[in-house]
Amino acid sequence: MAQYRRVSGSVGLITLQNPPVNALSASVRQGIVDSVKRALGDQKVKSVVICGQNGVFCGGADIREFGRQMSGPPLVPMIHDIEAANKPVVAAIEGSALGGGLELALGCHYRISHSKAKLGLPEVTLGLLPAAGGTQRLPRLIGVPAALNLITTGRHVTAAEALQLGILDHVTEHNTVDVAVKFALSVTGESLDGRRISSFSCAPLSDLDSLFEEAMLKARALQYFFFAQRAVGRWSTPSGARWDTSQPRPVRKAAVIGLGTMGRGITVALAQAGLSVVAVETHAKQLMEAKKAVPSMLKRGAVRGGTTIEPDSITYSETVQAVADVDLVIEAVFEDMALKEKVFQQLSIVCKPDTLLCTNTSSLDVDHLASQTRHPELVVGMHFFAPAHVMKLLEVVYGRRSSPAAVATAMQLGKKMGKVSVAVGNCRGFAGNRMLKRYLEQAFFLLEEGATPELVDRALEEFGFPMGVFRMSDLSGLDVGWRVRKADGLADTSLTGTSARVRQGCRYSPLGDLLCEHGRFGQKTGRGWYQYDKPGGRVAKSDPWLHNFLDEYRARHGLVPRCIDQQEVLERCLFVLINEGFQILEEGIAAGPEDIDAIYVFGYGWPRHRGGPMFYADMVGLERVVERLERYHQAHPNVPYLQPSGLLRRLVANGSPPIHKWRNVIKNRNSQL
Ligand SMILES: CCCCCCCC/C=C\C/C=C/C(=O)SCCNC(=O)CCNC(=O)[C@H](O)C(C)(C)COP(=O)(O)OP(=O)(O)OC[C@H]1O[C@@H](n2cnc3c(N)ncnc32)[C@H](O)[C@@H]1OP(=O)(O)O
Repeated sequence: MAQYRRVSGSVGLITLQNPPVNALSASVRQGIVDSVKRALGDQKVKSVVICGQNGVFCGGADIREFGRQMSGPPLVPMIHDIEAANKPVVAAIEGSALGGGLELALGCHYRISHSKAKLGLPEVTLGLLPAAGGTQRLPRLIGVPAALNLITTGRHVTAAEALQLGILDHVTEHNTVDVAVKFALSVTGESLDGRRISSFSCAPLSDLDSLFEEAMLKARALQYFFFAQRAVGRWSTPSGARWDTSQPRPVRKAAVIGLGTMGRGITVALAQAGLSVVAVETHAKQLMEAKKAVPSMLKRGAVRGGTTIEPDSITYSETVQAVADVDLVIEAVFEDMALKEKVFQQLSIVCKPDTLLCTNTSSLDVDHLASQTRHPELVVGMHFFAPAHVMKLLEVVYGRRSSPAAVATAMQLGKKMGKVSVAVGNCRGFAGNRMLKRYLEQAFFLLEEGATPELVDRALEEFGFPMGVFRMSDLSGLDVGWRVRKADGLADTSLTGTSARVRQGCRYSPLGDLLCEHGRFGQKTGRGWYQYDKPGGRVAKSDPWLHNFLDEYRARHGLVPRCIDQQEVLERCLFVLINEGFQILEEGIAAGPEDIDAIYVFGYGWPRHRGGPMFYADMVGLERVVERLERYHQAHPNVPYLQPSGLLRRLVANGSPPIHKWRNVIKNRNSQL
């Protein structure tokens, strides 16, 4: 229903009342129609304010009524009558104005919102179109491109963005209804001619065709990705193991070895999937911390997901002996081969002979770890992404000797944990991190050549990544990559002259290593590629020190900075990553482009509406990718990864077939070998 009362002498105040979000149920719509009629017919009322009770304007159509017989007044004429009113109607928006709620506000002559409110047309997420005038009024108010974006993505925008877009007339930090009532008094008697959105004409657009083409591309990418996500479940390996012929083993009790950040997240994910978990940590202090952290992570997860967790589903232990009776172990100790070797040797002795032994390594050799055990066929990688209980992606890494049942079991367990599990072969960095390495290297090279972290990040964020490469590196910690480069013998900053920027005959940038030597590890130290207000601070600010450091570095190495545009940033960073993806397909590390795309969308923030890196290559055109890679390779001949991969060239030679036919080209080639 809706409550009606007169306030401040001449303002009719209509309050929507339908807990919890004042959705537009039949009785609310009836209440609005009756109240508007009353306000317009009352001589004493000169203007009207519409608001919602309990700090929420309106969550849209009442979803609880969907599928039931339609009753009560329909939305479209109701909103039309509000717009046609001859007294100003002001929407006072608090909390949310979503779907039909925003459409109602668009029918009002003015919109005033609290700064914390969220607005949007999320109908698309329910398989609907905004059917109460949203598709007509919003483009007339803010233009076709911005409206199309909100309608097709369903995203919620903040009051600040809505003000900037022109959806709102005013944003306040104060009591929104009070502000709206004052405002309504101030516009009493003013002409409403320019306030009825449906009478606005749509701003003409010269590039309407390209705009719709772009929207169609997005739709194609999203549809492709819908199927890609499902295709990864139908996994296969080069040795012939397949999803439909491999029998997973039952896993009821699992263990996690090492309770650092990753181990804790994995413990939570396993417990949330309903397994009994033995959580092992040999360092007493770390074990004590984990015993506190894990239950509160579980509690937060239960509140978010409305689930209940048996508190005694996790037992903690300081010794590996505690895992003697488990069905599966996930090792998550420090990323150090010698340490992991020891753990696998111990596990092989302690565990039942048929226990599956998994490693959460992000790059180390799964075959080597398998060789430390008595049953190498029962060893696979389960590469989680941080935070492990939240991130959707799981790379299941099969080794040379992993049995089909071992792969099937890890894949099925991933699914049970709510992950998108992708089976990949064993190589340095597997699929995701191997491609990421090329992307990071190019970003470093761009800095050497004259770019700034801000320029590179802006280009990537405008492309659709939630964070550019430098902000992302600051968040994950620069010391992580530094440790790997040191272990690989790359991070040697004592080298001078030309050898400082070359390793094993290839171009190398020591910029990341130098930053770490200055103690700049990213957000956690308050300094990295950006500066933060404090260690652990989250807001990245441009850092004059860093720019100075880059200037000095370039001068020291005789590098003359040049102007680099966003297109070059995107092509250098993304095409080299894509090229590595083709190499991975060629080597059979991933079975198909869908696997790589799922890895990138779910694990690395690749924008879903661009379908993933391999789909993007198909969209851009494979010839163009080859042409640009060749051009950059000519300019930088000592960067080997800019040379187009054999598979990419072969696909172009085969007339650039669409992405769903690439597997055939790969298969034909493999059958000829
Ligand atoms: C076959 C179908 C044919 C249908 C034909 C329909 C024609 C329609 C005509 C006109 C077009 C208009 C369409 C629409 O408006 S569609 C609805 C669009 N709105 C949304 O999608 C909003 C969904 N809600 C949210 O995003 C959030 O709930 C929130 C931001 C409003 C609040 O978030 P939060 O504070 O986190 O709370 P919860 O999400 O936990 O929700 C609390 C509570 O409220 C219930 N609820 C939320 N929205 C609605 C709603 N629109 N209708 C009914 N109930 C809603 C939610 O279920 C929770 O309930 P609880 O679990 O019982 O606590």
